[in-house]
Amino acid sequence: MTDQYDLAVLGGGSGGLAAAQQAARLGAKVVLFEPGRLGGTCVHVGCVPKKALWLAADLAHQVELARGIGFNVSAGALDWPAFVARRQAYIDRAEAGYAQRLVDLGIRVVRERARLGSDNTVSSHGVTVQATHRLIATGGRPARVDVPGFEYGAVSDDVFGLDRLPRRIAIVGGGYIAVEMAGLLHGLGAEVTLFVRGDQVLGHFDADLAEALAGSMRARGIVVHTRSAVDAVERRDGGVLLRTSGERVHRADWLLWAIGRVPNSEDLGLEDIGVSLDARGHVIIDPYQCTSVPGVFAVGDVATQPALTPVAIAAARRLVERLFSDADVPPLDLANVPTVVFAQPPLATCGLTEAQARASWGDDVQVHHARFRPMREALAGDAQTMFIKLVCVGAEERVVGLHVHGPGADEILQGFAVALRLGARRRDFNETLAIHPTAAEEVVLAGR
Ligand SMILES: Cc1cc2nc3c(=O)[nH]c(=O)nc-3n(C[C@H](O)[C@H](O)[C@H](O)COP(=O)(O)OP(=O)(O)OC[C@H]3O[C@@H](n4cnc5c(N)ncnc54)[C@H](O)[C@@H]3O)c2cc1C
Ligand SMILES: NC(=O)c1ccc[n+]([C@@H]2O[C@H](COP(=O)([O-])OP(=O)(O)OC[C@H]3O[C@@H](n4cnc5c(N)ncnc54)[C@H](O)[C@@H]3O)[C@@H](O)[C@H]2O)c1
Repeated sequence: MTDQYDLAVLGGGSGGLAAAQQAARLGAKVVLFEPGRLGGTCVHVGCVPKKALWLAADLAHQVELARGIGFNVSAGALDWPAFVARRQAYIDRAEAGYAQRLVDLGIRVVRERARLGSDNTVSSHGVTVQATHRLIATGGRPARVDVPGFEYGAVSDDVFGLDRLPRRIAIVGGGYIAVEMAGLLHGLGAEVTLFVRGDQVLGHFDADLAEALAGSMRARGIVVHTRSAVDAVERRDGGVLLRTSGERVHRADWLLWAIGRVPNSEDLGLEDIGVSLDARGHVIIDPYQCTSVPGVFAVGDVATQPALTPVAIAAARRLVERLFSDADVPPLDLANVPTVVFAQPPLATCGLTEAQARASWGDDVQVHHARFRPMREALAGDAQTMFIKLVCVGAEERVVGLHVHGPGADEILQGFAVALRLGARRRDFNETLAIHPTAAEEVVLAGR
C-alpha cells in the first residue's frame, strides 16, 4: 500500500524546509524530497556564501578606511583557501542543523528528485507516496542564453567553486547578481568590467538610486558599460574575448553571465496534472499560494512571486498555517517588500520608486533627497557619499517609498520597513527623535 501523508514537499530549500518544519510542528505527517543539499540556493549558492564574500570585501575596504584615519595597516590579499574553508564550515553547520531539525520533527526525507502524478501521488526513482497537500518548492537556476561561446563563461553557482580570484573579470548583466558580484569581486582585488544591456544598472529600481549606485561603482574603479549587449564569446590565451553590440572587443581572464534565473518547473509532471505556468515557466499562484490544481501549492522562486528568501519562507509558513491550523491567515502582504542589493556599498529599498508613485498619484507625489558624506568616510578622506530618497504621496505625505545607498544601508532599512508598512507619514519620520551622529538620522530628518 502507498504511504499516506498530509503534506509532500518537493524541494528542501528556503521555502520547502520552512513549510515542512512548520507543518510538522502543527502535527502534520510530512515527507520532503530533496536530491541535493538541504538549504537549497540561499545556503549553498546564494545569499549565504555571497554574503560571506561581501563581508570579506567590506572588511578589506574598512581596512583602507582605517589606513585613511591613521592606522598603519593594509588588508593584503585574501587567503582564498582559508576563507573558503571557513565559509564552508559555516555552511556545513547550517546544513547539519537543518538535517537534525527534520529528524527531531519526524519528517521523512527522501534524497531524490520527485514529480507529481495523478491521484495525489508524488514519485521519485524509488519512492511513491500519496499526500492530501502537495507543495512545489523546487526553486530556480541561472539562465543561459543562445550566444555563441556562452559555454566559455561561468554562472553564479560557479563563483562559489573558485579556488582563487581571477585577475580580470567580465560580468554580463545589470541585475542583483551582476551588481553584487561586480562589487565584491572588485573589492577583493579583481579588475571588473560590467556589460549592461539596458540604460542603467538595476533597471527596475528607483532611477536616482540606480544612478547613485552606478556612480559609486565607477568611482571605486569598476568599469560599467551600459547599452552594451555581448553577442559572442571566444576563447583566447587561457581567457575569453567578448564581442559586444557596440563593436567593442574586450579581453578577460574569466567571464560571469548574470542574466537572470529560470524556474525549476520542468519534468515535475505539472503539465500532465494541469498545473498552469506563465510564459517564463513560473508556476502561477494566487495570493494563497494555490496553483490551478486543488491541493497543489507553490512557494518561492519556482512561483510567480518575488525571488527572495524571506518571501519564500513567509509564504511557506503562512500556507501551512492555513492548511494545518484553525487560524485565519491572510495572504502574504507583498506591498512593501524590503530588499537589499549587497553592492559595495549596499543599496536598500522598500516600497514604490518615484516613477511608480507618479504613475498612481501624478503630481501629488513629493520627493525628498539627502546626499552627504558619512562621518567615517569624511574622516578617512574617502569620497563615498550616502544617498537617501523618500517618496511621499498626498496632503499627509504618506511615505510610500524609501531608497538608500551607502555604507550601512543594509542594516538601516529593516526598521523603516515597519514604518512604511504601518503607513507612516513624513511628519512621523520628522517627529521621531534622531540618533546622532549616525547616517540613519538623515532618514528621519528628510525634508526638514
Ligand atoms: C547568487 C544569489 C544570491 C542571492 N542573494 C540573496 C539575498 O542576499 N537575499 C535574498 O533574500 N535572496 C537572495 N537570493 C535569492 C534566494 O536565494 C532565493 O529566493 C531562495 O533561495 C529561494 O528559495 P526556494 O525555496 O524557492 O528555492 P531553492 O532554495 O532554490 O530550493 C529549491 C530546492 O529544490 C530542489 N529541487 C529541484 N527540483 C526538485 C525536484 N524535482 N524534486 C525535489 N527537489 C527538487 C533543489 O535541489 C533545491 O534544493 C540569491 C540568489 C542567488 C542565486
Ligand atoms: N540581495 C538579494 O536579495 C538578491 C541577490 C541576488 C539575487 N536575488 C534574487 O534573484 C533574482 C535573480 O537575480 P539576477 O541578478 O539573476 O536577475 P535579475 O532579474 O535581477 O537581473 C537580470 C539582469 O540580466 C539582464 N539580462 C537578461 N538577459 C540578458 C542578456 N541576454 N544579455 C544581457 N543582459 C541580460 C537583465 O536586463 C537584468 O539586468 C533577483 O531578481 C532577486 O530576486 C536577490
